[in-house]
Amino acid sequence: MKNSYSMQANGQKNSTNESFKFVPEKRTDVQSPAPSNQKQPSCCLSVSKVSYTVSERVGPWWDIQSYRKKWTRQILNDVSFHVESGQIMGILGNSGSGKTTLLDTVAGRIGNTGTLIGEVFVNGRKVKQAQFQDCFSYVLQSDNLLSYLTVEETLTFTAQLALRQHSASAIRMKVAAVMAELSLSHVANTVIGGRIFPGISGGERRRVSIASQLLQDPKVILLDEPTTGLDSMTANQIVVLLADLARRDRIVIVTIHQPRSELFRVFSRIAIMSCGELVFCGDPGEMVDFFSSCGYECPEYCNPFDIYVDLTSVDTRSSEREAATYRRMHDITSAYRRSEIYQRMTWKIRQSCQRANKPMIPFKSKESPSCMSKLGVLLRRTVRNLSRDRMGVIMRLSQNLIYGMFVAFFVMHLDDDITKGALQDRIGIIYQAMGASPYTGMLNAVALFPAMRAIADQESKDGLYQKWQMFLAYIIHIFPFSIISVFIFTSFLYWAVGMHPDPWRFMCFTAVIMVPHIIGELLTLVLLGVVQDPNMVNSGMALLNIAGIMVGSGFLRSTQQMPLVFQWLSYLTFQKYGCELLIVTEFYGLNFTCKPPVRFPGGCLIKDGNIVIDQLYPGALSRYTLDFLMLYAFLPALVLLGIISFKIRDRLVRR
Ligand SMILES: Nc1ncnc2c1ncn2[C@@H]1O[C@H](COP(=O)(O)OP(=O)(O)OP(=O)(O)O)[C@@H](O)[C@H]1O
Repeated sequence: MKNSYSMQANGQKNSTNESFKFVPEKRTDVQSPAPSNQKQPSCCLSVSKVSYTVSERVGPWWDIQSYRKKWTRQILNDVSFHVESGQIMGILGNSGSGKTTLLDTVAGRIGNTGTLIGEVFVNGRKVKQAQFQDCFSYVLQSDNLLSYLTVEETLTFTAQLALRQHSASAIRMKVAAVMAELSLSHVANTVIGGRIFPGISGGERRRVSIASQLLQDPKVILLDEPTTGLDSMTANQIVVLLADLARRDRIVIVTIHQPRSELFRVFSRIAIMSCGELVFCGDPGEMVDFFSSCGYECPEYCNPFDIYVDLTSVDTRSSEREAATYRRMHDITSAYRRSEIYQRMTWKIRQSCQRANKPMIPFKSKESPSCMSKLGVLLRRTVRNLSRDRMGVIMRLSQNLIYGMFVAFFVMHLDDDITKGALQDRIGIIYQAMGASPYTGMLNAVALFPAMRAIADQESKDGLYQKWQMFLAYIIHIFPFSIISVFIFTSFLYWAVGMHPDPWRFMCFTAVIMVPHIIGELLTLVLLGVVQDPNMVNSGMALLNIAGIMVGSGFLRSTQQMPLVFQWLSYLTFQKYGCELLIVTEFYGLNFTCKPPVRFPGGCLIKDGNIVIDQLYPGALSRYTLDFLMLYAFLPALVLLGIISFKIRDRLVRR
């Protein structure tokens, strides 16, 4: 009978000391090729001969010679393994060894930048591209959770997005059961928390991310470094919890850095990766036997995980070390390929694929609600989360007002006397109101949306909804904020500086200013769909707005004096319609006074606002309704553009 290994605290039984000696004990669960009548596992996952290569530029872009050349890089090389339900497999390896890429490959999340060969089978059936999403649950390295929701709310919203046919009480029970399974019940009503306010702990956040995946009862759960950033005790608890989940008839695969030696007993299978190759994959006892047979005993008091990962890593600090460590890694890999462990694994893959009565692929529970119901859930979730951000709400409602106070303080009171700036001050206010409103919208979007976008990226990969649906929910939620915020701003500015004292004109002024503010936010969202970096979006938006106000307003240079191409371009700017509308709203029927001394000859010729309208925007009076329609047409056009942008994002974002 073969030996297996257990850890025994050296010299002091039951000690929690980290130093362990690996001692042989009688094995009872030796895994040998199963006879055909042996009970089959309810689910098995086989990865067969997976290789992934990418084509990369040799040098950086500023070195044009080498940038033109490309080389092919092998990220994964002929990786195969087999795991069965009830097992938890830990993928170990030094940084850059290909752990995450392997996990992405198994989950069908690998991008199309490289060439992927090999196959993934579940229950001996090849998983097709469209099936990956419905078969595997994937927990990313970073937790993408909404900070102001409680744990229970987070899970309830996820359940509502995933499980349509469940009644509200069934969803409540499901959430309660998952919270109990992951020991989260005691923090059910605690908020997740964020960088600037406390919430649940890091380990609890990890468990909420795992719980979100469990709601759909997946048979296979993949986790990318679930213990990163956690203290070692919490990290251990997470792995033990994952092992418990695996024991309940699931397959759990987890990439992990530096597991503690206590976890030796917890993993059912251990895979060690180096330079994209699987150097070893087997159960922990086999691992110690295998490395011993290669001449590498695990020294006493040492963590076998550390020892074996070090042994198989390539040290690139010098070319001599690199050659020597690469040779060692290659020798160990060759020995593994020749070993009985490898033969048994390939036999199991063949056997599961050749079974006559293959079980079906176990898909996650997925009863997606209709598009409208998903929108409803996403909208409720977005509103609940953002409306709890007290400072955020105050800032969103008051930022326009604060900027309006600056303008009002600067202008003080509008005069009707042309010699005292009656014309210039009014145009200045209109220019400011049109030019600055998009910026406040932009600031909101850049501050709030990237976090929602990260969640949408992940949840759309999980198949809960599509990215554009989150975009749509987000923009629906901004309307009340924008309307109230702009109304507060115009109510103050309009009456404080003494613009045309007609309530109807005030309403028109407000209705016009509303649009650039919303457009600023919408356009930023459109750009955030295709540009990952919010800083670049900020700069792009600022430039677009400056260009728009220059070409469209006619304030910097009279539209009639501009080259024809700019005159045509001005029709594409919302600033043209907005400024035209504001000029008419303010100046129509306005009579100026003119008291000497007059600062420039002919200064008193401008007697009323109609002359201003004729000079700046000939025919604008007759276009008033049309301008309103054109201005408001930008909103649905941008919503459409946003949907397209987030559909493009589906192709851009792969992980
Ligand atoms: N699409 C790609 N194009 C170019 N290189 C890639 C691509 N995907 C992965 N790589 C490279 O492959 C190597 C393996 O990456 P991977 O993220 O899988 O490593 P890892 O073992 O998970 O590392 P870590 O533990 O640091 O997260 C890295 O050097 C990475 O830069």
